[in-house]
Amino acid sequence: MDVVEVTEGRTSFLVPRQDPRLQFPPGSGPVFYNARMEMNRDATVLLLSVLRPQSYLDAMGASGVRGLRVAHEVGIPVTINDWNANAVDLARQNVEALGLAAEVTREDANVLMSGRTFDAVDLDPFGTPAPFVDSAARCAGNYLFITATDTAPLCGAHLKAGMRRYFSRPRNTEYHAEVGLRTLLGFVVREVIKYDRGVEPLFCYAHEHFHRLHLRLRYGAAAADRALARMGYVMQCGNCLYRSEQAGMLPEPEECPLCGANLVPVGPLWTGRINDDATLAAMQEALPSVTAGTGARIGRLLATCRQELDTSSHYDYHVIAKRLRVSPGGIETVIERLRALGYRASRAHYSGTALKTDAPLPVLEKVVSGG
Ligand SMILES: C[S@@+](CC[C@H](N)C(=O)[O-])C[C@H]1O[C@@H](n2cnc3c(N)ncnc32)[C@H](O)[C@@H]1O
Repeated sequence: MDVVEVTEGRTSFLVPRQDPRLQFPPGSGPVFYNARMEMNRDATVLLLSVLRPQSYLDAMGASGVRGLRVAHEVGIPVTINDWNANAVDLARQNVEALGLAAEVTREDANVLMSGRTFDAVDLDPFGTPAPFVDSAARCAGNYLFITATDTAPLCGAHLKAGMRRYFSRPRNTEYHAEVGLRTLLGFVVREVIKYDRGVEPLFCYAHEHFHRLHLRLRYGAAAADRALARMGYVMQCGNCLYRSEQAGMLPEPEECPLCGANLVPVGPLWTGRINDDATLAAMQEALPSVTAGTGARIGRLLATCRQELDTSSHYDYHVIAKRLRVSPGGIETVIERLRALGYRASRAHYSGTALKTDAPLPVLEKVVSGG
C-alpha cells in the first residue's frame, strides 16, 4: 500500500495516498480516509477530553484515525475495529508508530458489539448507521456517538430509503437538515429505549454532508420513558410554511389554522433538545487547550448551538422573503425585531439563513417584510 503521513490535532498517522484526479477520493484507496471529516473528529476529541469515559470503541476504524487520536490526545483506553484486513494492518502500524497501547481488532462490528461492552461506542460507517444501532445500544455503557452520511434518505430527498432505514416519514422541507438530524435521533432513541435505557443528547449537529450525534445513555425504564415522551411529529402544512409540533406515538389529523390545508405528519422524530448546555460550555472552555485544526469552526458551531432555541423546526427566512416577494434584510435585524416584540428568536446552526422563533408565522412574515 502506498501510504502518506497526515497530521490531525496532535496525532500523525499513515493513510493510503489518494488519487487527486478522482472526484471523491476517500473511498478510492484500499483503506478509507476522508480529510474533510477532520472537524467531525476534532469535535469528538474535544468532547471526549471533557467526558473522559473509561473506554472507547472506534467500531469502524479504517486507518484508525479516530481511535488513534482519542488514545493519543485524550489518553483513555481505546479499541479500534474494522472488518477490512488492509484497514486493520494499517491501524496496527499506526498504533505501533505512535507507541500507543490501543487494541486493534478485526471483526464484524455487530459481532464485536454483541459480545463486549465499552463505556463509549462510536459508529462511523459508510452512509447509514441503521444496521449497527441495535448492537451499539447493547454495547455502550454511558455514551453513544454516531455519524450518518446518508443525508438524502434522512432529509426526505430519497423518501423510500429513509422510510426503510429509519421507519419514519421524513419530508423534504426548507428545514430538511433538521428533519434529518431529528429523524436519526428519533430512530436511535427507539432502538435504545426498548432496552429500558434513556437517551440524553449532549452535542448533536448537522454539517455539510453528515449528521453527528453524541448521546449520553441512562439505565432504567423511567429514563427511557423520559426519552419516549420527547418523541413526536412536526406537523407541516402542505400548502404554506405553517408547522406545529405534536407529541406521541400516532399523529392526530389537523388542519392548518392559517390556510385550512391538511397538516402532513413528519416523523416520528425527536422533538426534544439536541444539546446539553453545560456540556457545550465545558467544550468551549476546553477548546483553547486542545489542538484542533478546525478549532475556529468548532468554536463558532458551539456558540451558535448554545444560543439556538430548542424548537423542533426552524425557518429559512430567505424562503419566507421569497414567498412574500420582498428582499430579505439581515438575519440579526429580523431576530432583534422579533425580540423587541416579546418573542424568543435565535439563529440555528443548520445554515446562515436558519432562524428559530416562537413567534406565530404571520408575525414572522410581517417582520421579514419590514413591518
Ligand atoms: C467511513 S469508514 C470509517 C472512517 C473512519 N472512522 C475515519 O474517521 O476515517 C467505514 C469503515 O467501516 C468499515 N466497516 C463497514 N462495515 C463494517 C462492519 N460490519 N464491521 C466492521 N467494519 C465495517 C469499512 O471497512 C470502513 O473501513
